[in-house]
Amino acid sequence: MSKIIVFGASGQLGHCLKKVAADEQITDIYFPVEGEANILDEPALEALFEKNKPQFCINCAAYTAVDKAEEDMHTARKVNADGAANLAKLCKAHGATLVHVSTDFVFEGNTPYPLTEADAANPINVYGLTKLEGEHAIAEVLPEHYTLRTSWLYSEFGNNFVKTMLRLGAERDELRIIADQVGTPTYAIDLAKCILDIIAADNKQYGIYHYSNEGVTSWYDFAQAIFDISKTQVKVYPIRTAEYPTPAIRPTYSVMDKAKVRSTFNIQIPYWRHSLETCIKRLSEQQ
Ligand SMILES: NC(=O)C1=CN([C@@H]2O[C@H](COP(=O)(O)OP(=O)(O)OC[C@H]3O[C@@H](n4cnc5c(N)ncnc54)[C@H](OP(=O)(O)O)[C@@H]3O)[C@@H](O)[C@H]2O)C=CC1
Ligand SMILES: Cc1cn([C@H]2C[C@H](O)[C@@H](COP(=O)(O)OP(=O)(O)O[C@H]3O[C@@H](C)C(=O)[C@@H](O)[C@H]3O)O2)c(=O)[nH]c1=O
Repeated sequence: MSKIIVFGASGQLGHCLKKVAADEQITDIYFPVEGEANILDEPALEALFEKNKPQFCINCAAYTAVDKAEEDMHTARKVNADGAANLAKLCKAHGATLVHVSTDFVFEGNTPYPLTEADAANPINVYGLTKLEGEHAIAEVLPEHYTLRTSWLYSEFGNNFVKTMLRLGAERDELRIIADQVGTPTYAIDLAKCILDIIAADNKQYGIYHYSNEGVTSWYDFAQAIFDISKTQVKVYPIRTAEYPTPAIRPTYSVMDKAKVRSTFNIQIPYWRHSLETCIKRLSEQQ
């Protein structure tokens, strides 16, 4: 038996949850291997629930390849919508609470102010659409869910923008980075802590919450900060979105308002650049 089961444990956020749980000496948490916890395999999920009788499930499993999703909507929808629905149904049947993770990409990205949970979603790419479908599928069957929308996740684990920049910065003399897409990076370790804090509080204030680090930046400024902190010598040119064509359109502005998560769970959110410094320090210690 385990109080908490983590789905998608082999991904970036899954690894961060493992690290934070170990650091905080949380032992009543189970990280099944993927074969045991395929969120599309309903009989296997049922067996896992029967065996572990979890009070909480954390869903980190997702199809996160934003550009690839444009030509593979079927698979993206299976994982992001049907998989989320499967977990919600099982949580309902077994009296468990679901902590689900969604994205800023559910928004169109055209507001002149930070987005609140009350703002209307209107995804502009397949990944965002399937993630929104996942949110809806959960809300339909399971009131007992905490859904955290986050943005621009990075960490020392898995693939992410910070690691890509550090690699490209070491390989190339110059880089061209989009400066007219604005949002907020999120250190996945901070998000993992927030998730475990919400579970510890379990104050039953269910629903959707926005969580990223504090502050606002563009991908260009984020890259500059990565090179500044890591002392990487590389010339970075700001470019417009049109100069870096990608299969998926991305929101122009996806800064989220975190007032609700801060006040409901009494959570302190670190400023994005401070967390970036921590992550880069940890990455350099690994070398
Ligand atoms: N990365 C980011 O920048 C952002 C992510 N998010 C959301 O945060 C969450 C965590 O993202 P992150 O950890 O970065 O993503 P990752 O892509 O690193 O991890 C996702 C994990 O889900 C697994 N997975 C895929 N399909 C299934 C399945 N059918 N059953 C079980 N596991 C499966 C993947 O396994 P495999 O690799 O073997 O397919 C992978 O380990 C996701 O919900 C994502 O949508 C939100 C905003 C930003
Ligand atoms: C590598 C590179 C990227 N870019 C731009 C493209 C894009 O607009 C931005 C980030 O690119 P990436 O492909 O790393 O990130 P992307 O996959 O768009 O990141 C998104 O992932 C999903 C899962 C989410 O939920 C979002 O919150 C967001 O984090 O940087 C450049 O301008 N120059 C470059 O050399």
